[in-house]
Amino acid sequence: MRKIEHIGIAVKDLKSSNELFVKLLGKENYKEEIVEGEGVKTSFFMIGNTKIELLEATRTDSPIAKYLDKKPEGVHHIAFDVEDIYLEMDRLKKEGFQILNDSPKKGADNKLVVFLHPKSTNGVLVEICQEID
Ligand SMILES: CC[C@H](C(=O)O)C(=O)SCCNC(=O)CCNC(=O)[C@H](O)C(C)(C)COP(=O)(O)OP(=O)(O)OC[C@H]1O[C@@H](n2cnc3c(N)ncnc32)[C@H](O)[C@@H]1OP(=O)(O)O
Ligand SMILES: [Co+2]
Repeated sequence: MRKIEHIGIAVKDLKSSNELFVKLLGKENYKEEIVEGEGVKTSFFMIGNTKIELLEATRTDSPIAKYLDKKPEGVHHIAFDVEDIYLEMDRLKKEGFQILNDSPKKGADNKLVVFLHPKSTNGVLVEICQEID
């Protein structure tokens, strides 16, 4: 793991949450991006060399929609940046972590991603990311 790539925050309304985080952080977001496969619309703020990722569900079957059906808005996951996601998947599997994806999938902001089940990570949904060159 090289660094925290982003902290994912589940929000009900991206527009109002964007306005709140602009005030909080004192800066504008640098991009918004829809990830069809996840049924999310994301908004990114750069803070030093890590990011805040705001996530709004675009579909009722989105993991974010399901999360917000049961839990309040707030920190949803922590994403770590790795050099080689395949090597990291092998290492994490050997360490006994439950990887939710058989292979990496396309994430937002030009990344390959996999997720670890929170049951195997002390209750924290963990995302592993590799920058796509
Ligand atoms: C990839 C695009 C973008 C990016 O960064 O590029 C994103 O980050 S997209 C983010 C949204 N996508 C995902 O979260 C994909 C991975 N998530 C999942 O596969 C599911 O959400 C899963 C498996 C974590 C939970 O789904 P499930 O249907 O099992 O929901 P349950 O409510 O039944 O939860 C089971 C169990 O897990 C606990 N849980 C659920 N979500 C979280 C969470 N975010 N953090 C911590 N714990 C979580 C939940 O409380 C249940 O525990 P229990 O003790 O049984 O109550
Ligand atoms: Co994320």
